[in-house]
Amino acid sequence: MPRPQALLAGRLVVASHNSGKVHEIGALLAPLGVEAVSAGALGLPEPEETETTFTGNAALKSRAASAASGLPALADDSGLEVFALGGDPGVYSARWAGPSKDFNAAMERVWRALQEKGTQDFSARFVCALALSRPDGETQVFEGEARGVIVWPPRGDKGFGYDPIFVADGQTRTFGEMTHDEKLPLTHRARAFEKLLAALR
Ligand SMILES: O=P(O)(O)OP(=O)(O)OP(=O)(O)OC[C@H]1O[C@@H](n2cnc3c(O)ncnc32)[C@H](O)[C@@H]1O
Ligand SMILES: [Mg+2]
Repeated sequence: MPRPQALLAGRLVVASHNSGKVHEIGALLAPLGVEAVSAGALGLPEPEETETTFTGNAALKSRAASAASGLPALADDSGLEVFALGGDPGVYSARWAGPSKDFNAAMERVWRALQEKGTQDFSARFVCALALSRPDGETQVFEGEARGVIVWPPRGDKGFGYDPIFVADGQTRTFGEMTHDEKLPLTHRARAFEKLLAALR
């Protein structure tokens, strides 16, 4: 059996169709000398996310991409959990934006739901599950989180998704106001990636 770190030595599929994620994962992989190619660039289909957990959906996406390409694949399933909303939108974070991927509407829906609760608890976290699969289906999954609060109105036009309404603990600016280099080390994604690297070492 090849040693696990061999999976990160050559060509690797980044099994995501979200350009914001592909950019961030590409930056995490760059220092390793990995040749990362996105699922979109390979023309791979976007599998239906039928699981109810981040880890389940990440594994489903990495397995599908690895099987279809014959290459190791790294998938990311992530989302925003708002505590006062019982963890919503959670694994449905992408679906709250609808087929047109309207994140202004999704952010408004989060804020409206908080107003309807009448709560002052704006605590939230981003969660990221990273799954690494080999073409034979063997898969490892690692999870990271970034804790913070929801703010309104949205601020900043950088990043993607829910970034303009999320301020990470210890920060004053939203992820949407930060550059890629400022945001990345604070993310759920970078923390999941640290665990993956530690496990492969
Ligand atoms: O499944 P893939 O193809 O990777 O792309 P996706 O956008 O559908 O990704 P998910 O199914 O994992 O849905 C996660 C959603 O959560 C949001 N999200 C995840 N990480 C985020 C981050 O770092 N900043 C802002 N929003 C984020 C973002 O809007 C995503 O669309
Ligand atoms: Mg998705």
